Amino acid sequence: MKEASPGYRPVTIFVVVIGVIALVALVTVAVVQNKPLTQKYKYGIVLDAGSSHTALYIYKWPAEKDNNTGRVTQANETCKVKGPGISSYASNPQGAGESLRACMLEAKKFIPASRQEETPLYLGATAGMRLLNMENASASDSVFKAVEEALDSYTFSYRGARLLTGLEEGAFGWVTVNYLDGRLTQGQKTIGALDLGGASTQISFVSPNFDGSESPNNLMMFRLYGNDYNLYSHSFLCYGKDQALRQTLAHQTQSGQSIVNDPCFHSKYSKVWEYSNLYDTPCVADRKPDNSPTNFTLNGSGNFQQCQQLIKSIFNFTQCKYSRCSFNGVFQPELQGSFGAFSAYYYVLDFLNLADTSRVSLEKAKDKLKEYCATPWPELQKQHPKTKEKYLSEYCFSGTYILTLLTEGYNFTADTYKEITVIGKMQGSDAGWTLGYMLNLTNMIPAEAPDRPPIAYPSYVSIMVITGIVLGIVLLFIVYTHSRTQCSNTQKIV
Ligand SMILES: Nc1ccn([C@@H]2O[C@H](COP(=O)(O)OP(=O)(O)O)[C@@H](O)[C@H]2O)c(=O)n1
Ligand SMILES: [Ca+2]
Repeated sequence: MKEASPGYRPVTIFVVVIGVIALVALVTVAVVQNKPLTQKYKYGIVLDAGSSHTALYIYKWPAEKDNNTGRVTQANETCKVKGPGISSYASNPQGAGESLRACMLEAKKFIPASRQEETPLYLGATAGMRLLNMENASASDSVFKAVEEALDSYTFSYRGARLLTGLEEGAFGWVTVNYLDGRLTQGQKTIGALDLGGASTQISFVSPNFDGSESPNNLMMFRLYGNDYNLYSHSFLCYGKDQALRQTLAHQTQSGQSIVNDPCFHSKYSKVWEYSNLYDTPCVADRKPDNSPTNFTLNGSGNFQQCQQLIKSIFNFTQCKYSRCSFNGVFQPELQGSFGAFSAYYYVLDFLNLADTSRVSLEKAKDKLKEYCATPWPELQKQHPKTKEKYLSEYCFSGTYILTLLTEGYNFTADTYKEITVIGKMQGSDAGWTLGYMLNLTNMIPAEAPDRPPIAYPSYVSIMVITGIVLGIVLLFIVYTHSRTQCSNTQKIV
């Protein structure tokens, strides 16, 4: 007797073949889609020409997704230009251009050669150049010219060097922190931005009561990802920490004395200042006393409370033509929401271990600072042998200035102080105006929310995989039931 081989009907074979092809296709598509492609990036460079120094930032974003949301990040360790800010090169403009060389070469090494020509390069100057421009416009023009020539000589796509207005500086800092924190795409509540530089300081926040009608100069309007923002922003020129220090020194040398006992410096600290040097800035130039000696000696007395009193004297609270003011007659709406504080807020508060405002309350910060300021200078030097003397000697002043500016100047209270987060980096990018500036100039934040694909990518992959598995099970089931039928048929025949 001959055993019957199990014969499949052509229809079954067809179904199985089609099924297998579909399955292979599905799995292939899912795998290929899922495979991380060797990511291609585009780059952008911004030079922050601040009053104290210049820093170069490289940003990168996936090449295909210029307009995607929140995808631009800082690519390099910030390159710090050696030497002072470009505004210090008034008598040697060429030197300003040359000073940028080392960082520009680093950028050339960092960015793939094939991307360099399309990489936009910007330089933005802030308060140091604002002051130089006020003092000597032709000198600031020469510095800009020298810097432009230098930057234009590299392979990058040079897009200009310019002076930012205080409003822009404040507003782009606000864009940066909110972009990095992912608050812009869905129209979430934004956070305010506090930026402290050497020559100016900025405060920016959205307040529901502010539409600019009371003070149009403080209004920056943005439409980002389909949401409108009326941003309040103000930049106080001469209230960065270095110029604020000069203001306190000017206040103490009005009678042309040769010795100053300064409560913002540590006891046993002493430094000789030249009058001509101290008063060589538009922030205090018109207050230079007549008949002053060449020098004065600053002797520290290390007293936080007296230092705070001294700092208060550089704020003017007497006149305000608006419904409310911060200081110097500047309009400021009621503080709203949380704030991110960066640049020198971070450097100073981090050094003093006061940066974690959720743990260190305003009262605690004052107590700690009181103790810190009262530490004699030789002791402090022993504790911090590696910290540069200039920085170390000024932390008592800077810390006191920050607390005074926030509370007396901007009207933060013990409660609202807790709402301030001190930020160095956010998602790996430095907080500052540069990222917001580049995003704006390259149109990388669309006014309208970008169209989203009907299915988000991860859901798409999951659907493909699940469908594949179900299809496979169905196929197996068909094959199984079919072979059983065949088998029982065969038995019947037998
Ligand atoms: N590690 C650092 C770096 C800068 N700084 C200070 O941070 C400030 C930066 O100001 P900036 O150069 O951006 O000046 P602006 O043009 O923003 O006013 C300066 O007062 C520097 O001395 C600091 O305290 N610690
Ligand atoms: Ca700055």
